[in-house]
Amino acid sequence: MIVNVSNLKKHYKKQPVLKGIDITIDTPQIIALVGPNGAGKTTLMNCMTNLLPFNEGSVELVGKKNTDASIFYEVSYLQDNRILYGDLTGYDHLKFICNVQKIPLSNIKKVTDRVGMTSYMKKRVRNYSLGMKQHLLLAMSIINEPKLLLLDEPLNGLDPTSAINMRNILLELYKEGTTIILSSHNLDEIDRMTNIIYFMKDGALLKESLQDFSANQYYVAVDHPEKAVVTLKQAGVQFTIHEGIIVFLETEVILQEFLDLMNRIEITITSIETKKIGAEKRYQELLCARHGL
Ligand SMILES: Nc1ncnc2c1ncn2[C@@H]1O[C@H](COP(=O)(O)OP(=O)(O)OP(=O)(O)O)[C@@H](O)[C@H]1O
Repeated sequence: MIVNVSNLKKHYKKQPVLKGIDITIDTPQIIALVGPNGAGKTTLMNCMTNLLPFNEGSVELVGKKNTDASIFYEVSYLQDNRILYGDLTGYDHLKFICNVQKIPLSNIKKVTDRVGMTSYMKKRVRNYSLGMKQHLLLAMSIINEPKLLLLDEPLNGLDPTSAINMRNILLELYKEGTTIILSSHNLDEIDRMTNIIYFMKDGALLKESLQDFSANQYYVAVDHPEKAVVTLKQAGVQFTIHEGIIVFLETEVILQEFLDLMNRIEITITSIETKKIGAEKRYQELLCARHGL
């Protein structure tokens, strides 16, 4: 068992923030936690890692209670950069973790090379940019090669190259057997990393596998849409029209069949675009439309 969160409840004074969260993970996965500001994502991660006490429920990570400090040999949590010490260098932070966790100091160079921060690891953190701090936080959270990695907004402040680098590192870790739970507001980046998404709203979780939503959607422009519409209706194809463009799912009719149908009535296709229903669309359906946001 990698994660077992059962009926986790947390409230601040009278405000309920987590309303009975259940999470079970048995095999390595990448899970994205998304939701509006204030939904409870950071609170959930803080409770899971025992940085915050909770009111009800239980949490086990890597087969142990989360109150057992030895979990941190196998669990890492990338928090925001307020945990860093401005007077210390990046190297100092990494050396401290190595000393506490009995990790060989030779791992420092390996991890800073991997993250791309070797050139400034001897600088004081107070002189780091936001992205440099994020690199250091990542290095600190992967130096112990964790079995479970929680990351709270890891892409915060990263330029596009660093974001791609971070994504590649996380995908490599996942392939090596690490389970990753990350919160992010960057839905495009999430789509590139995983299709297992936990949508969070008002302290409750809605678990979705976007595999069910991974069908291609075609947007086809034709020279005579009215004529095409008649033929598609006769053929019993489900479709919609958006600003003169015919939209249909590949599960409804495969593209070649559609092209054959159009060819038969001498319709010319002027453009074809393909889109997948990704995290952003699902986010809008679940968290915007339904709640009138
Ligand atoms: N120390 C605290 N005392 C009282 N209320 C708090 C405290 N920390 C968080 N909250 C409240 O708990 C709720 C959840 O906050 P949390 O930071 O977990 O949300 P989040 O989903 O991580 O938001 P964001 O996407 O903005 O980071 C919010 O309503 C917030 O105001």
